[in-house]
Amino acid sequence: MIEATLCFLLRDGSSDCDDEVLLIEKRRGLGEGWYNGPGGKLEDGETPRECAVRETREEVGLEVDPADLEKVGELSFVLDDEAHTFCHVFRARTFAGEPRASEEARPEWVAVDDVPYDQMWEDDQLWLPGILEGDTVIGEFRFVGGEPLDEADFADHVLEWDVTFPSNC
Ligand SMILES: COc1nc(N)nc2c1ncn2[C@H]1C[C@H](O)[C@@H](COP(=O)(O)OP(=O)(O)OP(=O)(O)O)O1
Repeated sequence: MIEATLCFLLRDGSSDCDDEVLLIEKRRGLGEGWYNGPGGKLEDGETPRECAVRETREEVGLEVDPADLEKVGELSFVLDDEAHTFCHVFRARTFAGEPRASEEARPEWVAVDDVPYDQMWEDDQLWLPGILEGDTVIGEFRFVGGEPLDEADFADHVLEWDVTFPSNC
């Protein structure tokens, strides 16, 4: 099973608008061409928090202090009844730098009310709005149809909201 992370960075919107979230347009690999948060697979010996910091730096050039990352979700993606990916989701409002594009990702600040769910993984519309509003979640999402995951069909899901994660995870 793959262990991975997603990191959603938030900032105040311009004028009286809602918050904005930093999304990436993924340029390669799983989910290529879709919007997502910065993130990726854990490397050997790496904690999820360290992975989220590294992937955010590599993909969009922003520095996040691990202590500023709030663990807000754990998502299990199941493909044809087998665990495929376990994803740790983080949220932060404090970071340094200006986003820049990389080989993997094109960053874009998007108002939280304008997140392009029609250009994202089908499951995202079920859990990301809650995360962007400040909630926490554990979810399981089942896909069918074989590899790769991004060509499989979304089947069903279970969600548990308002979860408390240990501060060190
Ligand atoms: C199934 O639904 C998913 N939804 C969302 N929002 N994100 C998902 C889903 N399944 C996987 N992901 C995320 C988890 C990771 O953040 C990325 C995939 O990461 P990738 O395979 O590109 O990992 P990297 O380490 O960045 O890849 P390289 O080996 O190319 O560096 O998608």
